Formats: sequence, structure tokens, C-alpha cells
Amino acid sequence: MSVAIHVNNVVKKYDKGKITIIPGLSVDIKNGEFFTLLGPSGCGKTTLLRMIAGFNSIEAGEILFDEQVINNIPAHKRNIGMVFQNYAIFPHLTVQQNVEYGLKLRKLPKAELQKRTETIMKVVKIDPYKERLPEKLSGGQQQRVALARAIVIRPSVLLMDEPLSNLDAKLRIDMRTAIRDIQKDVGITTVYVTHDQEEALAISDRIAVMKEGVIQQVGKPRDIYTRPANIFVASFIGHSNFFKGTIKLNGNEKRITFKDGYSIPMHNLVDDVTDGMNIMIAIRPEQFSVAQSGLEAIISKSTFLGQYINYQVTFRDNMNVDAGLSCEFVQDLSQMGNFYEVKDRLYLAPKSEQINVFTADGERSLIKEVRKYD
Ligand SMILES: Nc1ncnc2c1ncn2[C@@H]1O[C@H](COP(=O)(O)OP(=O)(O)OP(=O)(O)O)[C@@H](O)[C@H]1O
Repeated sequence: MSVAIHVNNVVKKYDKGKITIIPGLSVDIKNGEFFTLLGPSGCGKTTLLRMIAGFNSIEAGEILFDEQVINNIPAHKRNIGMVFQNYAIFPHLTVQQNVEYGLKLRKLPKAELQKRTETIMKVVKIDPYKERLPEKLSGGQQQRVALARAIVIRPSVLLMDEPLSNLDAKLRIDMRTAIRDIQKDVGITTVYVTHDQEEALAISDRIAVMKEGVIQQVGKPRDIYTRPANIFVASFIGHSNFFKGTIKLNGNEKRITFKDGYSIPMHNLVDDVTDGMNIMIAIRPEQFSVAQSGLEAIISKSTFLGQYINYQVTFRDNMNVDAGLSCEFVQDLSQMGNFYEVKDRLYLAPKSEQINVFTADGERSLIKEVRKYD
């Protein structure tokens, strides 16, 4: 029923071939996986999703569902369920009629049609409203109807394009949990498009981070957050503070040195490095600890966030890259020592086993572990 999706070197051009949006993209999506395409606006997420759906032509390469090439199979024969941002449910049909619509088109026997409709309305928790028209439902309920209508036909693949972006913040969080639970319940291969990194991290089995039609990294949410493949991913997912530095090799010892001369051991975490090599260092706010020695910083702002305090700091000699931008570290209240005030001076020691190191141009991680996610 559900299938794996193989995208092999696909190319998408618009404007009679004058503009290339996707220059040659490959990715394998596993059967039953919740797979998210994440990237900034205009990077080609929707374009790729529409190629899988059959609404966009494919200029080169091929897309397969399991072993079958689908390039030339029209959209309505690909057995796909789709959910969009604007729900796209029929306003003149009740909830139940909306859900059973696709089954009627497929001329299912009445008993089977009723059974499937009832089951799916219970799964997505819309059965109490089955007689209502969509206008009498909240946004979240309407989106559940759209989801039920997409999965009741038992599609091979479920495609979702920013399905939560019309909902308010709290409902978005409730719905993303619901979508994730329902997807696991039904076990259907799902490709989900969003530009919201927090949503992607919360909902996905794996994420492909895209930039200008090119996949930058594919991986589990935790791996992408902890071991980004390049500076684009490190800055797009979560917050990172960036510093320039150099590699120091001394026998078997590998260290990184910051601009002010402070250095820390990198043990065997980095490879493919040479002595004196220029690098870019990315440190997340939670990857600093306050210590006796480290990078000298002055607190410029402190924000109490309940579980955490977030401090904005400036470093001595403005040594961080983009010194004009806020540089942050956070203190977990459960491990709280001192509180700090604006203008306090302190030393921040990077946790060397957690931080990330890249080539000077930011294009490639030098952390050995990243390779295993390729
Ligand atoms: N039919 C079209 N003709 C020409 N250019 C198009 C067409 N559709 C999309 N584009 C362009 O292709 C690029 C990628 O668009 P796409 O909608 O895939 O991006 P996206 O990553 O989904 O962005 P968003 O998050 O804003 O929806 C954009 O620059 C867009 O302007």
C-alpha cells in the first residue's frame, strides 16, 4: 500500500527552461517515513512536492514509487492524498460528505464506504461534528477534515504543504502532535513541507534542509541540530554563534584556537584538517559554560524565560563573526549557580565535544561524525 519514494537527479525549470529552480536533486524517502522538506521561502520545497504529486512537469531525472517510475503517470492515477494550507474542503458538503467524497468517486461498496469513513473520522477526532458544514468548524477542525479526506482513500503517499500555517500558535502545536500520531497510526509515507524549523524538528522522522533547490543535509532532527553539515544549516536550524579560528596540530593532539588566542582541545572529533588551517566555529547558546577561563564576554541583556535565562553578550574585541548581531548563551535554571547582570564580565568556555567546526567558507563540516549521516 504505502510506498518508498526515490527521487533521482530531478531537474525543474520554469519559464520555458529559462529559470532552473531545482538543478538536479536526489533523495530516498523510506516506506512509512514522516519526511520533511524544510527551507526558506522560495527554495523549491513546493516545487518538489508538486513534482511528486504530478502537478509539475519533470525536466530531467526520474521519480519512483517503489520500483515504478511515475514521471509519466498523471496526478489522479498516482494514488496520492494531499493536504494544503487552505484546507481545500468543499464548503457545501458536511464533514461526513467531505470525508466520503473520494470513496464515492472510487465507487466503493456502500458498507465498506461507511465503515472506512466512520473509522477515519474517529481517528482524526471529527466524528462529533460529522453532520456540520465546514463553516461551523474551527480552523483546526477543518484541517482535520482535510486530513481525514486525504487518508481515507488509503493513498500510497500523503503530501502536505504547510498544512498548519493558517492556524494560531497554540493550535499549530496541538495539530502537529495530532498529525504525527495519526501518520504513525496509519503508517503512510508522508512528505511534509514547512519553513518552520521548530515544526520540522518536532514532527519528522527525517528532514531534508533545502537552499536554492539543493539539499544541504538529510538527517534525523537531533542529528541535524547537533551536527549540521554546513554553516547554512547551523544558522537556519536553531541559533548559533559564529567565530573565526585556526587549527593547531601538535603530534596527535588537535586543538582549535580562537582569535584572542584562547584554545580548546578537539580530541579526535575533527578530521581532514591541517596545522594552521583557517576554520569557522559554531557554538549554540547552550554549548557554553561559565568558567575560570574562556572567551571573555560582557552581558548586554538578560531575558528570563522560565526554565532558562537567555543572555546576550558581546565578546572582547568583537571577536565573533557578525559582531553586530546578538550573541547568546543560556543558563538552565536547574543547574543554576550565579545570576548575571548587564555589564557583568565573565568567561565562557565552549563545550568542545558539542560545538561544530567548519571550513573557513562554511561549506563543509570538519566534524568526523557528520559523514555518517550522508
Ligand atoms: N509556475 C512558476 N513559474 C515560474 N516560477 C515559479 C513558478 N512556481 C514557482 N516558481 C518559482 O520557483 C521558486 C521556488 O518556489 P516554491 O514555491 O517551490 O518555493 P517554496 O520553497 O515552496 O517557498 P514557500 O515556502 O514560499 O512556499 C520561487 O522562486 C518561485 O518564484
